[in-house]
Amino acid sequence: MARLTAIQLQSVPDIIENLACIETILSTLPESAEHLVVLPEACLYFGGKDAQQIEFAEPLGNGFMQKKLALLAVQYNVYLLAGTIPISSKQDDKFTASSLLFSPEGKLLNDYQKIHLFDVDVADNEKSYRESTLTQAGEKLSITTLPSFNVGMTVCYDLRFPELFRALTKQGADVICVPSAFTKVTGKAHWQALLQARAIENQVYIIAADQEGEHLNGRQTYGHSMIINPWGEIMTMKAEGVGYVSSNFDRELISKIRADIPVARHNKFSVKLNLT
Ligand SMILES: O=C(O)CNC(=O)[C@H](CS)NC(=O)CCC(=O)C(=O)O
Repeated sequence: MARLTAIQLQSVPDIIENLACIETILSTLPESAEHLVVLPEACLYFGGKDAQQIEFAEPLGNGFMQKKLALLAVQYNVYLLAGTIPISSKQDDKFTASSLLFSPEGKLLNDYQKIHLFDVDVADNEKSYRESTLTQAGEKLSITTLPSFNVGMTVCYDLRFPELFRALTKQGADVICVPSAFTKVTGKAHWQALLQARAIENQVYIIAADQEGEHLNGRQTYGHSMIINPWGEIMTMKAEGVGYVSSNFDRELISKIRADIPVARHNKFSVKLNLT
C-alpha cells in the first residue's frame, strides 16, 4: 500500500543545516514500496532575510539545492516533494516559490510555482506580509501521475482558494499537497478547518506539511502538520516540534466516498482559471 508522509520543520536561514535535518528525519521513516514525502514551504531557507533568496535562486532543473534533494529521494527511495525552494524567474529581482517533485530515481518529475501570493496584513509581530515584492506568481496547475495515485500541488496561501483544489480534482487528483509556512495567528484560526474542508469537498487526501515554531527573524509558524483522508478525518497530526506524520493511502476509500456522495456529478458549477 502506498504511504503518505508530511515532514514538519523549523527551518533556519542555512541550507546545509536544513538539509541535514531533513536527512535525519528521512532516515527514521518507515519503509514503503511507494512513499510520497512532503516537506514544508521554504524548506531549505526560512527565517532570514527574504531578499537573500534571490542570490541563491537556481534555474529550474539545475543547481546545488535540486541536486541534494534529488540525492535524498534516491537515498531514501521516496517521491520527495520539496515544499518550495527559490527558483530563478523571468524577472532578475524576483524568484518563484517552486514546489519540486523528485522521483525515487532522482528525476525531477514536476514543478509548481505558487500561484496565490501572501500580500496580507496579520495581527502578529510582522503585521504585514508582501510576498509579491520578491516572488513572481505561477500560472499553471501541476498534477503528476504516480503509480498508485495522482498528486496535485498547492502551496500555503493557496489553501484559501478552493477553486484551485477543485481544478486539480477535476484533472484527476487523488492526493493534494499543501506545503506551508502558515502564520501562527492565522493558523490557529483557520488552518485545520480549511484543510478539512478541501479534503471533504474534493474527496481527496490532503498532505499538509507546515513550518513550526519561532524562527530566527521572529516569525512564528503554526505547525500542526497533518494528513487528512477523503472523508475529512485527521489520520495523524503533529502539533509542535520537528518530525513527521505518516499514513496509508487507501484507493478504495476514495472510490467509496465518491460513489456514495457523487458531488463531482451533482455539481452545477464549473471552474475557470483566471490567471492574469
Ligand atoms: O516567505 C518565505 O520565506 C516563505 N513563505 C511564506 O512564509 C508564505 C509567504 S509570506 N506564507 C504564507 O503564504 C502564509 C499563509 C498564511 O499564513 C495564511 O493564509 O493565513
